[in-house]
Amino acid sequence: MVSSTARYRSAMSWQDCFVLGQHLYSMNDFNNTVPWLEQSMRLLAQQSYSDEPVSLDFMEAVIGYHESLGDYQNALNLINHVLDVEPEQRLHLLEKRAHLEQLISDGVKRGLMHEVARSPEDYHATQDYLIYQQVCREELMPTAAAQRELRCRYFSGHGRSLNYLAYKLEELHRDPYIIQLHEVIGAHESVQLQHLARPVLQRSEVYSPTNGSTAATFRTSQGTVFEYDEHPIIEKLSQHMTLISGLDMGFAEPLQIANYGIGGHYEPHMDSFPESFDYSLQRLKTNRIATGIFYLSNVEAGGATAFPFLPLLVKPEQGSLLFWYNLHRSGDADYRTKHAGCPVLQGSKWIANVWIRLSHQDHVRPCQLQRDHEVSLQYKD
Ligand SMILES: O=C(O)CCC(=O)C(=O)O
Ligand SMILES: [Fe+2]
Repeated sequence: MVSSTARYRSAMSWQDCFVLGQHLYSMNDFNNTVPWLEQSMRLLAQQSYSDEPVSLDFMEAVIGYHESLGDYQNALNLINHVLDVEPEQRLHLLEKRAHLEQLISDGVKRGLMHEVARSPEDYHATQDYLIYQQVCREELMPTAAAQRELRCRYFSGHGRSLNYLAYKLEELHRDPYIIQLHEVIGAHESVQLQHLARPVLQRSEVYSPTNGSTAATFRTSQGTVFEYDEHPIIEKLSQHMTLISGLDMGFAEPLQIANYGIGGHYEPHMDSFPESFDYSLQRLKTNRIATGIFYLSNVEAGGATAFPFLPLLVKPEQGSLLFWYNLHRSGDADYRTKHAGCPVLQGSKWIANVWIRLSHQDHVRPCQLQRDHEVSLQYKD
């Protein structure tokens, strides 16, 4: 039951990889565009180049992307192929071919975007990023010994509700403690939440020490926020969180609903704020003790939540809730809980994020007098 290791059923075609790259390009996520276009070209080179007119049209469309990312050689290869097959019909490509040949012979082979993607201080070249990718691809996973101690059980919640509500609780990790509760909300409610959010979605932003909130290429999704009393279904999410975590939802941020399209992702990050964080402009003045993610959709391929250091991968399962603590009992950040939303490869991903702050939560998680954060310090950036 724990993290099924089923692989994606069919391999991606060169066109699939291209469309993914194209989508990332349209979101200005050039660092991630480049590898997908490169993979697209590798796959294309492995099969015999097609001579069907629709494929040639597609290749023509692809040429512009390689050119704008500075990959003139691949753009030229494609032009040459298209011209070989249909020299008469594609005369308009001759001028572009001459231009590309000129650029290449001038030695301008690497465009700005390639330089950016390969620069040594780039996060994408780090070991951290490599591990994240390996976890997303299921090349790295928890050991059998770590999985053996995990349990599934029914859990009646922290409340004293008269209705006996048994949650299906699955432990995904012991320390830090990460659990997934299955079938918390129904498919109908999940879809209703998507409908509530869809008309008001905006490009998601991230916290930046210099600019406050800002759009970033490492978070390509759309989102919106709701107060918990705005709608009965949203209120219900809050009640589930209370029962499951025992935490006081009076100290939760508004619910955030997010949608990731093809290629959408959120690179590894901590949900807790850094020690230097300035709370003065915030309504809630303490750190994020816990995170809950309600999965509002399944995802056909990709889009899992990855914890690179654990190394755990949680597949979106509509109606389930993923829950973990971001802080040690001392209130210090638990750096082992760094996590990410892997790229969506097929389908669309919907989640609702719950972030609960540390204030007034001692009844559930009494703080420790001794600091207990040493275990996670080695994972700090
Ligand atoms: O998309 C995911 O699976 C993770 C989202 C996340 O970590 C966040 O929004 O903070
Ligand atoms: Fe997060």
